[in-house]
Amino acid sequence: MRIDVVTIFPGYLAPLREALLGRAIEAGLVELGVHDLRDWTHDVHQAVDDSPYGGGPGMVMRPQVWGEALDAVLGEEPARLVVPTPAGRPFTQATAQAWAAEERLVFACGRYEGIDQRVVDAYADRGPVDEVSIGDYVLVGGEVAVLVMVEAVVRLLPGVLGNPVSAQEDSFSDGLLEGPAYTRPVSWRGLDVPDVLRSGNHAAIARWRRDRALERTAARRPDLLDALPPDALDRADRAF
Ligand SMILES: N#Cc1c(N)n[nH]c1-c1ccc2c(Cl)cn(Cc3cccnc3)c2c1
Repeated sequence: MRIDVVTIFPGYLAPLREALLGRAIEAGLVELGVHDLRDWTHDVHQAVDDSPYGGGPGMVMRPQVWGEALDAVLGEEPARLVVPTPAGRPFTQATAQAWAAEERLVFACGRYEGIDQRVVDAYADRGPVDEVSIGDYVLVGGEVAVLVMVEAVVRLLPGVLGNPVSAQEDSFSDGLLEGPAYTRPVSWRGLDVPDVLRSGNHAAIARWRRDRALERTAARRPDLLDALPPDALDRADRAF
């Protein structure tokens, strides 16, 4: 997979070259290009924003600069263009799994009050464009959202995670939150590891973990339970 990111703060994306993602890049599992939007300005001030038509607070990012940058970065190769925005569709684990199958992702990281809408509209004729949000809170720009989305996608690529089973057993991958996890010591500050996890009874352990996941999901994210397909819960689950 090739990932390109266009931003006025390239340094914000430096964490993508650290740790697991950095190793994936070094291993050739992912190619990453980070591009400074201001490289496509032509004025001495390298202006990327202007006042909003219709008035209102803040500034809007100019379409011309974005058009030149995305034309250059996208080139003729097909790619999914991703535009983070507070007004976007929710980015979920399902989105990450779908995007993990893409050959190329190009992220347009905006700032200010956003990017002129005509940029999204103009590129919609050239390929898939997704306006997405990582959650119901407001950030200052798209860069942090891109860090989140790139990590969620790249960790799903074959060869990136040391233990591929992990990705299958994530929270959300089966529609439920993960239950609690424990490691040594058996007793810590008077708190003990649940006996079943040390029993060696794999069926009992699996049942206990499923029950804890159902319990946690019901308590913290009942919406996920409501969204499960009818056949997702078996008789033992329903008994829980
Ligand atoms: N993804 C996501 C996401 C999220 N979950 N919160 N905030 C954002 C996000 C993404 C992109 C931009 C761009 Cl471009 C500018 N801003 C600042 C802003 C703030 C308030 C209203 N309009 C724009 C962005 C915020």
